[in-house]
Amino acid sequence: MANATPTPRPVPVTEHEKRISALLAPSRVESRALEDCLGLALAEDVTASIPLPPFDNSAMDGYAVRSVDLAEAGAQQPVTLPVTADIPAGRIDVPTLEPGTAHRIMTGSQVPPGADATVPVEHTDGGAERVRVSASVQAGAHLRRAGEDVVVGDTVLTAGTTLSAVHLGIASAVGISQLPVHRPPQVLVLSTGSELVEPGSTLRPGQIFESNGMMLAAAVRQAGGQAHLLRFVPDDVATFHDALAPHLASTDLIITSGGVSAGAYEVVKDALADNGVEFTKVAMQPGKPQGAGRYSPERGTAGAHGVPVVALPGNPVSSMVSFEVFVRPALRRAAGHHADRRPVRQAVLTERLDSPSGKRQYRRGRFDPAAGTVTPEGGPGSHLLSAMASANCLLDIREDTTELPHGSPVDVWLLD
Ligand SMILES: Nc1nc2c(c(=O)[nH]1)N[C@H]1C(S)=C(S)[C@@H](COP(=O)(O)OP(=O)(O)OC[C@H]3O[C@@H](n4cnc5c(N)ncnc54)[C@H](O)[C@@H]3O)O[C@H]1N2
Ligand code: MOO
Repeated sequence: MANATPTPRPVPVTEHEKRISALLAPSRVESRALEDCLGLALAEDVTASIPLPPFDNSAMDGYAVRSVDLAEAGAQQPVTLPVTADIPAGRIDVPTLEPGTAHRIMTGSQVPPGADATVPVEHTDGGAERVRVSASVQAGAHLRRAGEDVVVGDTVLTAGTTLSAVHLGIASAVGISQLPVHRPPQVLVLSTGSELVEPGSTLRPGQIFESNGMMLAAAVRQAGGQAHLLRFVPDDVATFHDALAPHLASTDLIITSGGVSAGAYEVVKDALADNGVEFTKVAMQPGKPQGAGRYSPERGTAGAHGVPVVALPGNPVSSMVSFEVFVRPALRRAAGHHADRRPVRQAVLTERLDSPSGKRQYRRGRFDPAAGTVTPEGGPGSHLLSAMASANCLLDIREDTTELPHGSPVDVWLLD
């Protein structure tokens, strides 16, 4: 027994996280039409080259006036003014408003030189040639001044922003039709396992429907990557390499699930261990067996130039939790998003929980934002996918915690 190889200590979550983060380089920046930018990360700050509003305009449909002309107006004492111009929105040749006159004006129309207020149509008789006004108006009333929202040179969007509908709105409003964005990383998602069959087909004894591939590919898309799914790669090393070959040149990251633990048929491990991918145990539950590295089709050519690989464990909850902990943040950063982490809240536990000593445990739970509480969904078992589907958060229980009494504070990660 003197020469028995010691079992390597499981690596801490934080160390494996760094390893995976280091695998992914920032993705390429390209210019895209706004309609193709939703959900992508902006690569550079956007500054306004025009003010918003671009010109003084009316906030109401009504009449542009000089407020002094209506100083005496009231319900009992209406004032009548000749209407000398009509200014629909978009009119560019707006004439000056002469004293003692009114221009009919629409919301968003340019305020004529000389006018200092709009009287809403509701305070008038709505006349087209002469208008009877039954209320006075303050100077500046119902006007929107140029530059009230944005002045020239303002930064309207910052690099790293995940572009939402309103971001595309403000970019359009300042006249931009294309934006510099990070190209979504191209991710190949692979599932292996002879027991896996296509959902929709008939299960035979010993078979299960493939679910990890579908789930991980969707999670990649939600995180801002572009996923390509290879769902039924046979449990055979040569076939596995052949399946990867046509995708290597166009892939920024390969994610596999299953085939990484200690069994006799661990095709992922068998195919990748000599080709640049290191398999380790991580001090976490679920998600103990993990692989990471750079794949190269030539055996023994581990190194800097292979395609990044993250090999996740096959149990569905282990796969998904490992994706959340290791892959999602790295993928978000590579795709240029400043928001790379799930929002974290502290919640009060509604029941008692145990946690294995020395392991970071991620239990699934339901966070109640109104009550500030969290209730575990299902037990710790990494096959309990339905419980995870009912959850809206992960409970993050530290390595040195072995017991959390009812009422304890616990960090929760809010999921989509
Ligand atoms: N002797 C040991 N056995 C196991 C250990 C260990 O340390 N020693 N670790 C356990 C832990 S923890 C995990 S997690 C799993 C990881 O196993 P693999 O990554 O090798 O995954 P498989 O054995 O291929 O599958 C595990 C489980 O997940 C199901 N699976 C796999 N792929 C899919 C898929 N695409 N869709 C749906 N379900 C999938 C598979 O049928 C198995 O039930 O190992 C433990 N064992
Ligand atoms: O550690 Mo495995 O990932 O739980 O079931």
